[in-house]
Amino acid sequence: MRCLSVIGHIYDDGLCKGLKTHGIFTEFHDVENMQSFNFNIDILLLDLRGVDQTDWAELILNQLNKNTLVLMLVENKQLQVNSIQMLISKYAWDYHTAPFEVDRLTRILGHALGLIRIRLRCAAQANNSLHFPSKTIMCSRVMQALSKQIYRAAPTDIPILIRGESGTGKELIAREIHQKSQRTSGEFVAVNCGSLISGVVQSELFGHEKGAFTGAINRHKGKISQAHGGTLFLDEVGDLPLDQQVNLLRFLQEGTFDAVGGSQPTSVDVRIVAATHIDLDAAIKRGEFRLDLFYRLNGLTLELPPLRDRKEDIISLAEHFCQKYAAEYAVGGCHFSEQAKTAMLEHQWTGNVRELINRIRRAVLLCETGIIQASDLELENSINQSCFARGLKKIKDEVEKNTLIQVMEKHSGKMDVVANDLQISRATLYRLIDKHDIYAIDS
Ligand SMILES: Nc1ncnc2c1ncn2[C@@H]1O[C@H](COP(=O)(O)OP(=O)(O)OP(=O)(O)O)[C@@H](O)[C@H]1O
Repeated sequence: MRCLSVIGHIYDDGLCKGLKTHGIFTEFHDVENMQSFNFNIDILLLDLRGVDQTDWAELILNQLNKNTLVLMLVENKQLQVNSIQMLISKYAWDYHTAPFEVDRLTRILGHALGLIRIRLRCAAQANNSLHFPSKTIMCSRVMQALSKQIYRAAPTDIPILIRGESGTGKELIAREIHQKSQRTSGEFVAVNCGSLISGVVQSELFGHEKGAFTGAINRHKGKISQAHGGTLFLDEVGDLPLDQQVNLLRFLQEGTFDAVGGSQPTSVDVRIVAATHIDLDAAIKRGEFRLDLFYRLNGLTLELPPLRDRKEDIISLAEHFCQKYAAEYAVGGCHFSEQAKTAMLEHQWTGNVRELINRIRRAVLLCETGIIQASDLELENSINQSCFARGLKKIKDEVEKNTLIQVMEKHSGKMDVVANDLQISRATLYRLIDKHDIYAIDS
């Protein structure tokens, strides 16, 4: 810990030496000589023993940072003095009565220090999560091509249908389209057509007039009106009930709609982006989705491939989210072992990017060493299953390299200790370092 500031009238050698035996170094400041004192401190030990007048103490306390934890040292009899009581109640985080016991005092200071650490960590988390830039990762060739399509189509008003499995980033892409369009002064309004309750779909989308039905005590602006001048994102459009599809189609054809209970058609200017994870062609064949609506929505189709089919994105996404959560949880540097990377590349990612985010967030939080292993991601099985496909020599090499890196990190690069731990000679160790192209400094 840094130096603990002690303010008092008389330097107490016993107090300072006693705390030093517990690893707490003190810096004494005489109340008569406070000109150079830095009031921006975390913890202050204010020694009030033998004091009657408290004006000076209040002056000092008022200049402290409002987060400083103040611990007051008083004598038992001072607890009966009004001005001391007032100081304690107004400014103290805790107090300690003389005769001072170093163990007890150290415990109180330990709690104060713990509290400061928690505060700092929470402040860092809030700060980091606010400032960590969100990014759309599109490294793979297929996503690069998609990015070009978005770039071209976004500034137009062409309706876009985004298809892809759940968690592939359909909503993220819809937001990108809105951001790159001419409509950013309007709102991006997302409607999940799959979660609309059947009785209120029409009122949710088109709004209703006051008194239109029992319970309609106020006029309600529907999602379509909210998106006026902006983008309406119809998520899971394939789940829209068939009877509502016709109302949506009418709006797309005519650009006007009737609010529930309304007498005048309303016209709005919205750009439509829709998304679906179901196979719309099959739904059309089954008679569950209207072909004419499909044509209206499908000015351009963007196909988002599942993550397992664009492996080049996996490590970039993983590293991005690893940094994001390491910053958010203030856990310091974090990276993946080679084995974890292999496991991620082999995994099937049925939940796509959303699954990847969940695994990484949990691993960053729970990993104690700063190196995320396949087991931290709960992906050991992916490694085992991929073994058959990779061949014994490659697996042996990977294990050898990962073990070397881990043991070298464990012993901070002290080669004698590393060789000893691995039960190999120093010469063999250097040969393996060379073979696996590991960057090493002998310390
Ligand atoms: N390429 C990407 N770069 C960065 N983050 C991504 C990317 N793709 C998806 N994500 C993130 O993955 C999560 C899931 O994405 P999103 O909600 O857009 O998927 P979805 O396909 O709309 O899912 P669902 O069909 O279940 O609604 C979000 O947190 C999103 O920000």
